[in-house]
Amino acid sequence: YLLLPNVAVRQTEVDTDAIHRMQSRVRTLLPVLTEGSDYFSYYKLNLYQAECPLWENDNAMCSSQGCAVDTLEENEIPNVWKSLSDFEPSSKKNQTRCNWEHNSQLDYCYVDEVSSKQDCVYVSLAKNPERFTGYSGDHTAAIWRSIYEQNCFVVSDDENTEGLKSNAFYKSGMSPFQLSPEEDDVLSILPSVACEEKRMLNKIISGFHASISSHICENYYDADQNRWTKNLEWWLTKVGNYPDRIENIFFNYALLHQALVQIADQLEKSESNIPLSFCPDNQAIDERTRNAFELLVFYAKQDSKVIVSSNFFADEESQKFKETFRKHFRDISRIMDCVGCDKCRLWGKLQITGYATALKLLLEPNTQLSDLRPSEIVALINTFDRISHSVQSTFWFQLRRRADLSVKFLQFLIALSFKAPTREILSFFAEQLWYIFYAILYICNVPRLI
Ligand SMILES: Cc1cc2nc3c(=O)[nH]c(=O)nc-3n(C[C@H](O)[C@H](O)[C@H](O)COP(=O)(O)OP(=O)(O)OC[C@H]3O[C@@H](n4cnc5c(N)ncnc54)[C@H](O)[C@@H]3O)c2cc1C
Repeated sequence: YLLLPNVAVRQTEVDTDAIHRMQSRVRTLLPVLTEGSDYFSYYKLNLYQAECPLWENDNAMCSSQGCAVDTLEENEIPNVWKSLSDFEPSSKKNQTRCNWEHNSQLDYCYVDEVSSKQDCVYVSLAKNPERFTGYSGDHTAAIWRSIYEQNCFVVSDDENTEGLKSNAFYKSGMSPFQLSPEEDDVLSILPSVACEEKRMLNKIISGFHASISSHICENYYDADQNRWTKNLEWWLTKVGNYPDRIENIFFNYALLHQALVQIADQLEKSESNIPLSFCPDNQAIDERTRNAFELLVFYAKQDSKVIVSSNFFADEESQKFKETFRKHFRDISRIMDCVGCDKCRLWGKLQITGYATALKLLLEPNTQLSDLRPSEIVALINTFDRISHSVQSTFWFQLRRRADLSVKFLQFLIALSFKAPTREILSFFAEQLWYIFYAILYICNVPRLI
């Protein structure tokens, strides 16, 4: 499957051609925003003080150098971020703490208030890139497990199956995120409705996980060689050998792309075209950033239907389930505070906020661009940049794998032509059997026929 010539992923739900087109348009544009503009290349968040809802007194902090985050000193904070509080909705002004706050019933995550004065730190995203940090082991396993087991859904095709509640934690009362009796009812009454929506949540989380894994493998620190490199073997074990994980990366790309289309629609409709201000103090910078931002959403608009079936929460039954869906996503956003590696926590929080912002735009039809907090917009664009990198690395790793296979096959042919002793040829053949099998399939173009 991974060797499909010219076909990178099997997709049914998203328009992969549209994604390829979008990729070719935006690969050079995205860095203009995420690296070249102060608005999009910095972030303010509660990185160190937020409480983890999963366990108390957790001191399992990653001590690896790679986990450290360089935060900004007061004099390093870009002007635009100093004045960002001006854009906060007026009800949010005078807020002093930087807690995860559930500001609106429509939010799909808890958002750190950028207008707050305490607890939050400023970071340069460009100077703290997401990459391999060495954070792993029981702690990461427990976090991923709690995300999947407590917050993803078991979706069954069997309509009679009971108990589509997400997992045993809820049932046993062990979850820190208890469902209210009403939500409990919704899940018991509606075991077989909103399956598409439940699948969507699972896909987003799996795609988010696969995307993080891709970045780790693309920027992997090889301690033996003392250099940063790409790690194909690791990518295969974490992502490449699982077609569904690759699909989910593409699904997330499509979801974020669709949110950009939504923004493009709103910009088109808005008379002044300026619900956003990217640098009020400096007109030139403001204009440059806005041009790049508008070009990005304009490109997205050129392929405006990337998710083939995007009619989520359309019927009345599934509408009832929406609040539960939103709650699950919010709970996942809180789990990000349990991540024991500062840099991983930074990017985990940012990307979950990015997906939550996309969901708010797509699933809450009344959400206006002007309703979004700056941190949500910044998170959305940076998350899109991250997933764009993941798509890019999927192709790179797949190509690399094909090239490796070709080299192995060539080695085999050379061994044959040099008439190596029969025993050696046979043992070589046995070792490489798997690769040779794929090479033959490839030559015969069998995967395409399948
Ligand atoms: C929010 C967060 C952010 C992180 N950021 C970083 C980072 O920036 N840099 C860094 O080096 N490490 C980061 N980590 C750690 C990293 O994700 C891995 O946990 C770590 O590399 C150990 O990997 P692993 O191979 O043991 O499996 P893990 O990636 O920890 O996966 C655990 C299990 O989940 C399942 N699984 C894996 N991928 C998927 C998927 N896509 N869909 C469904 N199931 C899946 C598998 O059964 C797997 O065994 C982060 C962890 C978290 C929780």
